[in-house]
Amino acid sequence: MTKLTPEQAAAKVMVALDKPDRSAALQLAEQLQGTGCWAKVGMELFYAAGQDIVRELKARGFRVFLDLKMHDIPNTVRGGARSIAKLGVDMFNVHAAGGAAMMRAAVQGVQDALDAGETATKPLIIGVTQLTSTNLTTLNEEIGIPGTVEEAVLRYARLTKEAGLDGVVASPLEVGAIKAACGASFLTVTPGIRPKGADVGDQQRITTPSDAVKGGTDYLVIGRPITGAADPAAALQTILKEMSSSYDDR
Ligand SMILES: O=c1ccn([C@@H]2O[C@H](COP(=O)(O)O)[C@@H](O)[C@H]2O)c(=O)[nH]1
Repeated sequence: MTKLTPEQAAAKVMVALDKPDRSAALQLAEQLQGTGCWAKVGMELFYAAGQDIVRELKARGFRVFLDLKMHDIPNTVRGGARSIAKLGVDMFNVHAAGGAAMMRAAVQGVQDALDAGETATKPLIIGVTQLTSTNLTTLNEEIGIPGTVEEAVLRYARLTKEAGLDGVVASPLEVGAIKAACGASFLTVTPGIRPKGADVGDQQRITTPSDAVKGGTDYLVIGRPITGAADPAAALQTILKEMSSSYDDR
């Protein structure tokens, strides 16, 4: 059982900069700068602002998780991973549903960039299991995958590990089962974080920041509870305080 210092808590938080353009994202980043949290760049911001936003966030001292969730044939993912690696991000992801060959291709793409001297940074590569916006009905009746959500998540997590990736995106509710199946050092990156009383929005499999810490997650991905607050910096500090007063119960 360990208790987090505020610095350790901040290093576990990835703020989702889901903003429509560079200036809105940098305005938000300015309020978070120096806290030690990560910046997560997803589709909305990357498609609007391009590669430069990653460079600008890196220049401001943020570790960057590029959350583009690649899902394509292995050859395309290999090339995509090489391009992402050149950017110098700290973490990126692919959909585990793309299969083991596709995930291995992502690993190879990073290796291509390293071998060619295009980057000195080896990013962590993470497999997305089952989106936190989905529930049992989506899984069974829409996507057509039988069994429980946890079973599906664990199948994806094991496959991700076998393919040589560093960890998975999953709900904080599934962290204990993932660690038991894949080992303590296999990383868990968990969206679906909602402080008590916060608007749940489109998320389905959620916990509070303190329950996520208690469950042993490595990284808490948090968007709207911070970015939608009147004072995002204060919202982050409240979450960090909650995290550092909780114990990791593993
Ligand atoms: O399963 C997943 C995978 C990624 N996300 C991303 O995390 C953030 C969550 O934002 P909130 O505003 O806190 O809901 C967002 O950028 C998603 O694209 C996820 O939610 N679930």
